[in-house]
Amino acid sequence: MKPVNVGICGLGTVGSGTFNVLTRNNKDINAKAGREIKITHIGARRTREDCDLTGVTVSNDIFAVVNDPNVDILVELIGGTTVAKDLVLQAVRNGKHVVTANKALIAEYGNELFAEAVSNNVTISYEAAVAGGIPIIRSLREGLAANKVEWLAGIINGTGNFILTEMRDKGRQFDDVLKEAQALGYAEADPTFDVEGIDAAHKLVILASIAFGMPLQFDKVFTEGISQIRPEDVAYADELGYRIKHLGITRRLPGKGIELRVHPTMIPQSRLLANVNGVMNAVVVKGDAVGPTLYYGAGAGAEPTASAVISDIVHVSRMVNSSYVSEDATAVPHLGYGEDHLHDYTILPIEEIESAYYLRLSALDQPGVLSRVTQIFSEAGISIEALIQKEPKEGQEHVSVILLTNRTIEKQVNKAIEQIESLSPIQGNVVRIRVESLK
Ligand SMILES: NC(=O)c1ccc[n+]([C@@H]2O[C@H](COP(=O)([O-])OP(=O)(O)OC[C@H]3O[C@@H](n4cnc5c(N)ncnc54)[C@H](O)[C@@H]3O)[C@@H](O)[C@H]2O)c1
Ligand SMILES: N[C@@H](CCO)C(=O)O
Ligand code: NA
Repeated sequence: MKPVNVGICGLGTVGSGTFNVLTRNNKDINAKAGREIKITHIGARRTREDCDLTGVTVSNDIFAVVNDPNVDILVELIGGTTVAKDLVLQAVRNGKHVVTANKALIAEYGNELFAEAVSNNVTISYEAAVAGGIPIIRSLREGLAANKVEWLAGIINGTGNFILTEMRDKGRQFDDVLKEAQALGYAEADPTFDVEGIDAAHKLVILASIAFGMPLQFDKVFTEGISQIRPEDVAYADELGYRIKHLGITRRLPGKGIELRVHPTMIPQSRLLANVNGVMNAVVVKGDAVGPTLYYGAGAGAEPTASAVISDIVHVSRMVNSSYVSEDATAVPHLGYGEDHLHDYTILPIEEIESAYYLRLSALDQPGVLSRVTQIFSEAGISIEALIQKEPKEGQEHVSVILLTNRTIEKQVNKAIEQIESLSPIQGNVVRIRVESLK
């Protein structure tokens, strides 16, 4: 049987990892794919000492790979959304299947790219785009096909989780840990994508589209990063039995719409997600039939990501080879639902989401302030679960007051916060962190 010829564009962290794992485990991988998988052509600006490219054609121009008639599967690992988009479109139009790790490309241009792939009877596979090595796309799309997904929540950025973990456990500085994440190959080319939540938003929108069967709508994701998290809130969360994690959350509120949000979140320490540390990622998916399920593994790094890239290469190799799928490369729809069955749900603006809240305010240590604050909440119909007033720090006349509210609509909390901030004994802005029980 003819081998499947693979062309790889981009020989950075993921490209080199993919080359090395495919080479190292080639015999087993071929046995699983049912045919020989050969890397025949690589597009790269420079070669690498850690990759033995003997016998492989290497081109400086990545378009030489996409226009190589002998390449069956084009693996896009250059990143970005400009050249990468042109490359993928060209591949699809040339009748090549595509494997990519590029979540920005899928989140922002997936609708267009998938449509083009379907009309060319090729497939675009993107398991590595979400949660690195965790097979979450395949689990959601195939393993959970029986379910109506109610919600999912996950730690889906390895760099961010690595930074939060190192800061909390070792008291390290933000910038210092970020530099280490970059050196380890975890961070995006522009690391603000990691720390400001954009990368997590790219991944969340992909997961949500598969979970609920809707077109990709990246511009509708509410996004807050980790750069504003303060050490005192990390410590207070601990005291209260919670941990702050940067989560992507999507939930269907029947009759209302879909929540789509990325932000620091306080979750009970007893939850498994609260104990996912370092570069590890984890996603909890709650299906109506199966109940809650949890997927855990390395969210970034050369070989964990290569694991997902190669699983896609094997998937495509089997599919094009299989007589019983009659060579229909689009048999598994890109977003799990048939292209004609995607639904335009309303994506709820952040003011309409439901959550509990941790609020920290700085108040003058004088009688009557707390009762004015609690009155504002009771008038807004928000019940308070816990209220703690900290001892004033030496030489300071303001004290920290911590409140935990019950679940409520965000706009109600916004109103209460606005009124609290306008009280004269309150100094500065109220710090707000959303709280989820993940039940
Ligand atoms: N690093 C990870 O852990 C990880 C995990 C999952 C997904 N991803 C995604 O994988 C993709 C690649 O990430 P990476 O970490 O390997 O990045 P990287 O910067 O290490 O590698 C990208 C490589 O592509 C090359 N490149 C870029 N444009 C090129 C062009 N026009 N011609 C030739 N070469 C070009 C660069 O020189 C570089 O060697 C990105 O989309 C990223 O979001 C990365
Ligand atoms: N920069 C990303 C790579 C994996 O997608 C992360 O840290 O999660
Ligand atoms: Na994955």
